[in-house]
Amino acid sequence: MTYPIEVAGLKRELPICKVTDDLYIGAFICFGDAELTVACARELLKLVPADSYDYIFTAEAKSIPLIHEMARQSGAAKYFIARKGAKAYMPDPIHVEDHSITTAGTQKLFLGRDDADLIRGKRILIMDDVISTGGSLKAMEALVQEAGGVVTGKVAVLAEGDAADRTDIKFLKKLPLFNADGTVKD
Ligand SMILES: O=P(O)(O)OC[C@H]1O[C@H](OP(=O)(O)OP(=O)(O)O)[C@H](O)[C@@H]1O
Ligand SMILES: Nc1ncnc2[nH]cnc12
Repeated sequence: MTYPIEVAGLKRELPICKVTDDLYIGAFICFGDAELTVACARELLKLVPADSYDYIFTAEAKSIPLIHEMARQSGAAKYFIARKGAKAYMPDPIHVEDHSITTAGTQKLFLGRDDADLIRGKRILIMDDVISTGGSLKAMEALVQEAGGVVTGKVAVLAEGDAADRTDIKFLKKLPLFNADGTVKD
């Protein structure tokens, strides 16, 4: 089963994947799709004025090519990626807890102290490929706040389910949630 969408001028068929017995998602995977990544980055950059933020920020993994392409197109030399595990090369990392529709249990988001120091006092645009429960977004906001940055915008390619009703985010397209038989959830 797939669900057709058109986003950033491109058509894709999203595979409908099980999350729980009665909750399915249309999996939007920009990762590995160069054409879609370039087009979505271009349209995401149009959602907020370039002078409203100093840096773009996201969490690994699927949004990494997207943030890189946004930086490349906008001429930004630096961007930030929160990691889902601490690495030996991350000095004195700060972390927050993260709950996402796609992952059972709790994840953590980490940021090295070196990145946190650069974020302090800066205006941050948070970007994600999909916002669904908002758990990942909330964790990213908490991490930026902990680093001393100020979130001045939140953008996503897709707002899934109830996220489409949020007024604090900007996005390119709504995406429904699905029942087990592939029909759209009310
Ligand atoms: O609003 P939420 O319910 O938090 O869902 C949205 C998050 O879920 C996906 O990430 P995923 O957990 O699949 O991680 P990945 O990018 O590392 O694959 C997506 O990229 C968002 O970050
Ligand atoms: N539909 C979706 N596709 C990919 N990642 C997601 N994270 C939350 N919803 C998602």
